[in-house]
Amino acid sequence: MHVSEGGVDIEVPDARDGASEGTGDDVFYNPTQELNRDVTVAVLRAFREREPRAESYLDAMAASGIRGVRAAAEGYDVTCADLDADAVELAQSNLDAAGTGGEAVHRNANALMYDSVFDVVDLDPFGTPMPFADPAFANTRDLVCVTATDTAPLCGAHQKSGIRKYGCVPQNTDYHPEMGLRVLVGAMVRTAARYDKAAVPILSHATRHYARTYLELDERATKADELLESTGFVYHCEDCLHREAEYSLIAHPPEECSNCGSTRILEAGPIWLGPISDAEFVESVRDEVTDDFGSAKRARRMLDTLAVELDTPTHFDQHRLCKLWGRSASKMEEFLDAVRDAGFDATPAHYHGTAFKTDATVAEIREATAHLDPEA
Ligand SMILES: C[S@@+](CC[C@H](N)C(=O)[O-])C[C@H]1O[C@@H](n2cnc3c(N)ncnc32)[C@H](O)[C@@H]1O
Repeated sequence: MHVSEGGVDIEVPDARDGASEGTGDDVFYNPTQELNRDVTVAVLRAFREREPRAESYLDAMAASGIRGVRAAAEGYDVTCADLDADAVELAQSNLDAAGTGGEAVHRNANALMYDSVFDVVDLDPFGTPMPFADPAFANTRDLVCVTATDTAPLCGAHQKSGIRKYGCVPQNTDYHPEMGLRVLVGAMVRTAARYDKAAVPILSHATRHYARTYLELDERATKADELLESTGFVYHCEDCLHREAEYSLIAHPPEECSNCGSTRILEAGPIWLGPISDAEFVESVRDEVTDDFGSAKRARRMLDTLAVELDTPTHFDQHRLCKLWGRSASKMEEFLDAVRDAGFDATPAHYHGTAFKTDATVAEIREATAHLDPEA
């Protein structure tokens, strides 16, 4: 079947609508990841402005080669790798048909990444990227792009699996997309630090199906030390949804919630507590989204939100709060204006329409918005 994405034409076996995991024998192609790939192309365009020496791009888990072909169309010197011989054949024929240059190789991505140095490496596996993280950070020069589709382990819904994969304790909270991203980024930062490198997240986003982060590499060990200072713990009250962050590699959980006195405190960490994106870079990526992207409208909306999203390590969900307080929900802008009018910062969060970030505590949000439903 023929697919056209971002002005690039490729052949794929069939489009399995809604597929998010590899099932069956066909070479994998997931149409629902188009936004992920569109943003990747915009990142590759913006990144070259930031780091002009970036030329080589490894599509480490290529499948049909759609990412590699799209990167090659942007002028990158592309290698597509896959363990599956049928995928390699298809990726090579897609590269050839596009006339962009580029080579598909039948290699285990881990062996290839240890053998060769690439400027940009893109990890897009089934499930967790952790089995590929070490060679990616050991050898890549400039940028590592990472998708994780194992959202249940990442956000703590499958906690034991999350602990095994990511070497930290994730917790299932009302801010699970944020938890997932911060578990993922934390694990990437720690992996890079093993090689005395700093992996700085310059753009990260999450949806129901996956988390995606772009990490710029800095070879200074002192910078890696600095980044580790932005990892730590979140303490979450299961009763009133109050949360606190502690920047430390050693946890000192409170015995009780400082807001409601409950002892039902969840402890998550060590996770990434610093910024998940660089606002200036996000804006430059947004400017690189072009109308030929199938997801142009959604990508621009998401990047606009991300560019101004606060750096707080957790987000709130207005509906969850209002349900807890026995109130009816308000329009999002009205709700956020009330929080701002009380002197706090508040921005929508890109995860979904009722998610927001603020520097106000749960008690301060409650007080600031009480007048919106005086009956409650
Ligand atoms: C989710 S698919 C990649 C999708 C593709 N990047 C896209 O955007 O459509 C994962 C691919 O990784 C390949 N794979 C799994 N383990 C691998 C390994 N160790 N080295 C290289 N490829 C691998 C699988 O054969 C599969 O084609």
